[in-house]
Amino acid sequence: MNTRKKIIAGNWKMNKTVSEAKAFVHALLKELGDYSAADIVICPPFTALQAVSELLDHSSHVRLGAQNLYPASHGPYTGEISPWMLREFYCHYVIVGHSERRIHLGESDEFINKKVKAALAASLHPILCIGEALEERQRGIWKEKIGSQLELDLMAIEEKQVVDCIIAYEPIWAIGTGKNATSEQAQEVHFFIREQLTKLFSDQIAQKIRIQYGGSVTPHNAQELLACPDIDGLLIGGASLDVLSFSSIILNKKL
Ligand SMILES: O=C(CO)COP(=O)(O)O
Repeated sequence: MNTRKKIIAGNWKMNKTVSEAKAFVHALLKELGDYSAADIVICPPFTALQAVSELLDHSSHVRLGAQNLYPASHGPYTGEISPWMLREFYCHYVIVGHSERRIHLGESDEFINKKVKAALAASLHPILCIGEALEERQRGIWKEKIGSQLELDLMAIEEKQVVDCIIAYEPIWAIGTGKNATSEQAQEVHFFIREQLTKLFSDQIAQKIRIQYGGSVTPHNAQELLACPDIDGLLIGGASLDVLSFSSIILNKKL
């Protein structure tokens, strides 16, 4: 039995207006009551961070996360948001390296490494997303892909800092497809990720880092995934947009 506290995060992606976000948070806090068995994180779009932050009142069990940052403190980067701007809203977490940004916006491992470092320097916990494409799984090269992402995205980060990272294994073929990785497939990859973290850092560090699974998580498959020894939490897209489905995953309640 490990001592890693589970962490369940909702990535809202480009969904919810400010008023929708407020209604969601009101209802979620009511559903969760004083629940504290796992760390809960919600990652709204930038436009709703302030409103959600005020409702969470930074004493709540539910923490705030952002979906992205730019790796500089300020400057001529039109349309970008710095780590310090996120800190102002009491963000604790920030998603980095999501496959949607790698694919649609061409983010490289080198750039993602800068973002991980910038987040850590601002005392934000990066949720670093990694994962293979369908074609890479079919060709049997998922270990090469994930191994290389881990090595490049965590390059030159010190042991004492890397423990503040959360790794999210999100197979690209499972995101938004309704076809989740089975608990056996996910556990196999999570075990591999922990082995790689041992090689890159140390066993002691690897045992501390939490590894989430993401990709078509629903109230029906969440508990089986969470029961795996190396799955320390979930990063949930679609099913985090609805209070009942998100809270039933957290509270392990039947819908
Ligand atoms: O990309 C994801 C979370 O970051 C997963 O999205 P879905 O849960 O909608 O498949």
